[in-house]
Amino acid sequence: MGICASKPPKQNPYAPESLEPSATPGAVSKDEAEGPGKRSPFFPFYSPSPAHYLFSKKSPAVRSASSTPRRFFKRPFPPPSPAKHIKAVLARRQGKKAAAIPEGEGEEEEAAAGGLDKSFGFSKQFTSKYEVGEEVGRGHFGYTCSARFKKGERKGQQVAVKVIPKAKMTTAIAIEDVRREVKILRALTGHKNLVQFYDAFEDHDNVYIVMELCEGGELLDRILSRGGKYSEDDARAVMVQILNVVSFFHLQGVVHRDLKPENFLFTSKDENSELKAIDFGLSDFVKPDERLNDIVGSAYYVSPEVLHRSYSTEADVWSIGVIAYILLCGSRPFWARTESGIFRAVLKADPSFDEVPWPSLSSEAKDFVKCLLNKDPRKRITAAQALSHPWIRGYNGVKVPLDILIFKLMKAYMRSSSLRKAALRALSKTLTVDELLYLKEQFAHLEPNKNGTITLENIRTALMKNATDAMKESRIPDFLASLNALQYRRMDFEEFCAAALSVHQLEALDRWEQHARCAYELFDKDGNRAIMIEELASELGLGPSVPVHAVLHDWIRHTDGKLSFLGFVKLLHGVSSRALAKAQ
Ligand SMILES: Nc1ncnc2c1ncn2[C@@H]1O[C@H](COP(=O)(O)OP(=O)(O)OP(=O)(O)O)[C@@H](O)[C@H]1O
Ligand SMILES: [Ca+2]
Ligand SMILES: [Ca+2]
Repeated sequence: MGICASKPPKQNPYAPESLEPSATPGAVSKDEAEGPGKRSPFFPFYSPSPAHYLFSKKSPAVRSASSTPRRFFKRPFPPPSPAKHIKAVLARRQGKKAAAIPEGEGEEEEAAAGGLDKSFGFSKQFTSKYEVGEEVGRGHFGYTCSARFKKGERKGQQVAVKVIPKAKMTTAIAIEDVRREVKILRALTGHKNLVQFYDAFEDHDNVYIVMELCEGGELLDRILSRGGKYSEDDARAVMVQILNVVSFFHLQGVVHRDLKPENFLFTSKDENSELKAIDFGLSDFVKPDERLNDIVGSAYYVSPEVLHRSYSTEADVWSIGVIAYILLCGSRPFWARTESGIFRAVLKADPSFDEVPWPSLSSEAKDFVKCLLNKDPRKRITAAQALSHPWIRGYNGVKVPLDILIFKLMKAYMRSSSLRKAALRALSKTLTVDELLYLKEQFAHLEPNKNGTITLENIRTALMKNATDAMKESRIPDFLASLNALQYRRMDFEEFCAAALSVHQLEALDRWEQHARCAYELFDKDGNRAIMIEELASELGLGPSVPVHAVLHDWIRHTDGKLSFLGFVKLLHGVSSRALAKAQ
């Protein structure tokens, strides 16, 4: 029996009666139904802290549980509180149709769980190596204790141990999730803003994940203890660390899927303590051109495309946007009393930037948050791009890391027709100095010799320099094969700009129309030419089933048979034949 397993269950911190929008009435999940017990002495939010008290008093949700959110139009969003996982996540883990079925109806799963293979191949020596201390935190799936090495070189050194009871793993998915949690943490460990992984163990009752002990508490606690919000400078310091580590995950082909202030810990109580990402319980590998479809995460932080069941790493950037919004104003951007209400807000509502303190914050800060919270994942900036956003750029020597996005865009570029390449080149000439900064930094990562050009080998080397085992799993090296066309030639910075610019992201800018018009004029001078509809169809790779004359009619300028402005903009997007067929 595991040492920690005998601890009495704590009162669940995720059911703060007044701050959380309760799930569907009567729907209490198993976690929430856990009995009362000892509260953690380390994490003030879980016991009534002054900040908690303050918010409870102010929270509109507290003043009248029966009021609709609409009544609080002036201040629609309550302050942050611990986030519950989406019910579907708990259901999938616990093998129930809904996470909130009444107690006693889970026996079937329990019985079935007997047939599940709960061996992980981890060492069984946990109790002989570590002496377990106090509980320091708790989530839905595990609880964390401090511990000390019993012997050896590190004797006495403190660590943290996340204990995941095997009894909670009632489905094959739950077991696989724990396997993956350890695999991903083991593969990624080493980044300075990621909790250091030491080892994993198991016994009959539990899995034990041994890692660095972070003594500074959760980011959520710190937000609350500061009265809800951060100054722009302090928020920036937090954001830089979050973006750094998340851009690293994304380059490795890992999507975290549960970014929230509870999953970032400070190493010490110090004001300037380093921040560390934790909890890969919902994380997954994602290939560069793959879309995931399972709905996972925590409701307040979930992105629209996760709800639409087609997403990739951009979903994490959305969650960072929610964290940034909370840091800067102390309220959640999307809020409702029920889970489905929150989802509706995420899909449809625009967060408010009109209320206090937004009018007094810098326009860069607002723009930064808006870029992260763009509902269209193709238009949303990446974590690496966010580090080159004017609100962050230049802060404390921030470096912009290599961005996986440029490889995806380069792949599309390499496969484009010569006409589209010419159009992209024209567009790249209209980029402003600000927009070019990011591309310059990306090019610099790929161009070690500073000779003005890059080769496929340079790209491979740059990627491998940052490679971890996770990259193999997410098949990023395989992805390089799609850039094979570069094998026999070099790419200069001008062409790189055309290849690595994102038309969708530029389209999100207010000045997009100007960009596009300007680019069309340039294209008209240099690249435009009389073109037959059939030729255009073949350039676009349209199949014989597409009625090209009907579809491409407007793409051609009738005065001289050259590409029209509309055709130019569509070409920039590299419209697929499916989209064209739909557009008829
Ligand atoms: N390395 C650590 N050092 C100190 N405390 C930690 C550490 N790792 C986890 N904790 C604490 O334990 C809590 C639970 O850990 P974790 O988030 O990994 O569990 P979980 O059950 O997967 O959570 P969730 O409900 O968010 O899925 C954390 O929120 C934190 O307070
Ligand atoms: Ca957690
Ligand atoms: Ca988790």
